[in-house]
Amino acid sequence: MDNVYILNNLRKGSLKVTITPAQHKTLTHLPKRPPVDLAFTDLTYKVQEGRKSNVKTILKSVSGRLRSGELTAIMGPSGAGKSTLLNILTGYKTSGLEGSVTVNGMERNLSGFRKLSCYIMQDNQLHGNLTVEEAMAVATALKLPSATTTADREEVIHEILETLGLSEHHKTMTSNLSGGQKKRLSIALELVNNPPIMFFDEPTSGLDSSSCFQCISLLKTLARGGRTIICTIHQPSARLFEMFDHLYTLADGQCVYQGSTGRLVEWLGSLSLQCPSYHNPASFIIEVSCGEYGDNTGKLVRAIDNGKNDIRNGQPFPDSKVPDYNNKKAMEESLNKEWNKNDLAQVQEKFRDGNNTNTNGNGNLQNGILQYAASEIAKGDPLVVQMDTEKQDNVEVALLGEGASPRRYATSELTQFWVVLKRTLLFSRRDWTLMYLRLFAHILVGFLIGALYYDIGDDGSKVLSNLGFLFFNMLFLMYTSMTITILSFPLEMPVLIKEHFNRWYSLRSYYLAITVSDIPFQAIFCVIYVVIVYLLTSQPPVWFRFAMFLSSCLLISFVAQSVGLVVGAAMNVQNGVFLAPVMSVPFLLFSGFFVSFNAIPVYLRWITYLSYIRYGFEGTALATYSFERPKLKCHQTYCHFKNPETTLEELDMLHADFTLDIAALCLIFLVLRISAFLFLRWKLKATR
Ligand SMILES: Nc1ncnc2c1ncn2[C@@H]1O[C@H](COP(=O)(O)OP(=O)(O)OP(=O)(O)O)[C@@H](O)[C@H]1O
Repeated sequence: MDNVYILNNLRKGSLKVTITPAQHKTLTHLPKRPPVDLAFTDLTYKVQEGRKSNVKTILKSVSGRLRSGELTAIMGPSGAGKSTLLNILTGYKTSGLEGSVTVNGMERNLSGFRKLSCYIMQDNQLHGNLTVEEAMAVATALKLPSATTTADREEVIHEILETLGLSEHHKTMTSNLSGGQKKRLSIALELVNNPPIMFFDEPTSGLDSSSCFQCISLLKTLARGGRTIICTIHQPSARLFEMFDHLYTLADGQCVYQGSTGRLVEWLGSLSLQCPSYHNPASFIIEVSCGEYGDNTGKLVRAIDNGKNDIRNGQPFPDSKVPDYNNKKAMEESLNKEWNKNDLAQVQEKFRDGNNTNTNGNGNLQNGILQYAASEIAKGDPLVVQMDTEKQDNVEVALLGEGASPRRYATSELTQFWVVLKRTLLFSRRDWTLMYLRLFAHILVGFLIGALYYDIGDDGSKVLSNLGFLFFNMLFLMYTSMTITILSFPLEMPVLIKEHFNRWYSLRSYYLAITVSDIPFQAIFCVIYVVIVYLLTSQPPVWFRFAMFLSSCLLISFVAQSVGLVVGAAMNVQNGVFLAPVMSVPFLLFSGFFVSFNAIPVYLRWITYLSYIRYGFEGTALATYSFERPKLKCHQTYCHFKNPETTLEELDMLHADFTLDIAALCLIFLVLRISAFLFLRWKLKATR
């Protein structure tokens, strides 16, 4: 089929074809993307430290250019500003910035740019409770347009997993993958929509030397497919260093080298900085940047014009000036010059995907990748398909210009909601703590309370104990639903930050999905608990009273869960587990159980209106003693609370309105859910 297509187009003259080796595998099902060159000019980044007047300049007017089809390393001593530069280039950091960032010579439109790029952060940020295949299915469901057929999605998953050497592990839980496999899965997930620019923050951190080599080989292969691959890296070995096409080195927020990795030693030599024989050039440039050979930073920054010069293969040093990116004509001339003169193969590869692997017939795909990368690095061929220039331009305009699709995400918010909901339900089912421990706790505590307060509900002499039981219900339901959310939700944050930044879904659909996902489980646990305690403690066996009792308990657990969401969204686990219970104390004190409403000083009574525990407690008390309940049994000579009205009078609840309690709980629930969303939105912005 592909051959027919290629031959037809060859006859039409729009395609240029060469024969490709039969064993090469190509990611045929990925959407075609344009090549993207990224440039930045006079980039300065400042942060305010401590007092407002104390401004720290982290990047000092640096410039540079990162080309498609190249694997670029951003290197430099610790604290030089590598991560900061990467965060700016990805669009992760946007404030405190001066200078310009251009994409193919046009000022970067951040919204459009983020559709073309992905940022793979250092710590992988994967959900451990999914298999590789499931994680890929979620990525394709969210990142490919809804119109994509199931067969096409499966083909994309199959191709990517095979190319990245993960197909053998498709049923493995993500948490059980090795470090290198996790890294490859992170790449696989983002590769689904074939972004032409991929950023990696220290992709080799935590990997052994063999995995490092595999990882960089993979990045090299991705770059050979026409993508712009940019990664920060700490001092790579000489073997790894050679695999990078382009090096961008920072020292103290300034550029000390930009250009081909192969010409680094020669360039430093021309500046009287001789790299000792058998010395790793990557280590040497870091040592020079750190000042181990004297203070050369100023000299290097001037020589490279703080990133405006670019040391390219086959070009004399002084002529390798980077053009003015704000000048479109100069930019076009430069592109034509370089494309014609330098690396035609790279340009011709821009519109094909070159993720070819040699499967060796044994399915040894990792070796296939390595062999392919090695042969590609050595040969720089083969050419497969070259689109005509007019088409290239159209694609670029469509993707990068103002006329780009206004849709931020590949799928509708409803689809995002549905996919995230299904994923969260799957996690919940597999999470032992979240599910089984919680279920066990509700059943165990239910029976314990049932045994402790056994058969007291209809006993006029044990009304005070029964009120204690009602209050304990509130306490138990509040803490169980609140703490589980405080403990689990912040752990989701890093994945949320990554996936939301990489445009998998909107915060709104994510939030709605996680909000809805836990409600059924919480409801089931609450019902199980209430049924056990209600029956064992012999509360009135009347359906409407049970329904009122249950609805108060359900609402309390939903409200407490919302408190957990607010706390979980606003702070980390350590602060949350301390602060949430402490903050709940006033609500417990003003619940009406310890002090009746009339006994509370007037200036403190407003707290009772905020206390959701009070509404829940009042709801269960009314369900138990109100609505003309007949007198209780009395097995003693005198039972003060034999008449339920006396109990309500004692609690100042004689004129309380059950509907009002339910309405107040619903209102508090809504306010808390909205607040949690706002906190989450703020947190996502604040982390940048
Ligand atoms: N928000 C901030 N406030 C104050 N200083 C900051 C802030 N962000 C970064 N810095 C400082 O800017 C400098 C560069 O930080 P950056 O994380 O970019 O360095 P790096 O080169 O990635 O270092 P490493 O290799 O150790 O990760 C460091 O000195 C860091 O302390």
